[in-house]
Amino acid sequence: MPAIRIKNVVKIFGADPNKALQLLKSGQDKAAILAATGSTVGLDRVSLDIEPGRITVLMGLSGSGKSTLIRHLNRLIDPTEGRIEVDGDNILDYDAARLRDYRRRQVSMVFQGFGLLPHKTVAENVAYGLIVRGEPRDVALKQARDWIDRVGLTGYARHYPDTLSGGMKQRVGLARALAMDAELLLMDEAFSALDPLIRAEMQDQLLSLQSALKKTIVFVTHDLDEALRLGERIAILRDGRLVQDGEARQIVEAPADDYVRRFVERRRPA
Ligand SMILES: Nc1ncnc2c1ncn2[C@@H]1O[C@H](COP(=O)(O)OP(=O)(O)OP(=O)(O)O)[C@@H](O)[C@H]1O
Repeated sequence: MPAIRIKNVVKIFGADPNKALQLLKSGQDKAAILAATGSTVGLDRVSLDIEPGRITVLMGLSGSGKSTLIRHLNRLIDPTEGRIEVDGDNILDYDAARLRDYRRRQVSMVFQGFGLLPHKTVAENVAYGLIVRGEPRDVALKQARDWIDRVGLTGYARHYPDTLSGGMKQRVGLARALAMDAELLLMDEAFSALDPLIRAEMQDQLLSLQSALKKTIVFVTHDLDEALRLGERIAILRDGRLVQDGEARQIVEAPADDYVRRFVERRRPA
């Protein structure tokens, strides 16, 4: 069974999604629907199975729907139509209490902008979610220190975020997400703000942690090199549509259309 099954998900942004939905189903494209209704098609009938224990990368140009799709997986965004199943459960059926529990225990997210609390130390930031979840403070802080070591920040537990570099801040973000011990880890352009060298280090760090942790990771990037380095499976979006989904090798050797081919041709030489 896939860890996540995304079925025919449509997301329309705008005041009158029904009109836009109708036009979408009659075959109109995103630009025509925007012109006719003022609504934006964020996702157009996306179906995708995400396998457990692997890194799946969502890739595409700016505006292609990557963030919209990943945000459906923890219900920061709800679809206009479609289903999202996690371990066989339709998460769209969850009431507020079940959704809170899902977000505290089953899924965690690493953001591009780090999202650290400036007045808390590194250890307090990493422990924060555990404490909110009800773990005793001393237990949470001990777990936080273990994760701080595992992401390569030994010695920084008592530092404040503004004394850290961008790469170190993102290590804290990663430690905070991993400390929650959720099966599903969502990473939205998590390394995109970092310098190339630091970014490569973070990619290595993630791969090395993942070889032990075997979590289900969904990683959003607009960079094909990053996608190929991290992704065991790569799903490519264009204008809200899934245009190709396959292993890295398939994407490079057999791009599904010109859009994907342009990504492949623009790759930096290794
Ligand atoms: N809250 C919103 N209201 C209206 N339109 C939105 C909203 N969020 C996203 N969109 C639109 O949905 C489409 C997909 O946006 P999304 O942010 O998912 O793309 P993306 O691939 O993540 O791009 P980027 O790499 O720039 O973040 C875009 O056309 C965008 O303008």
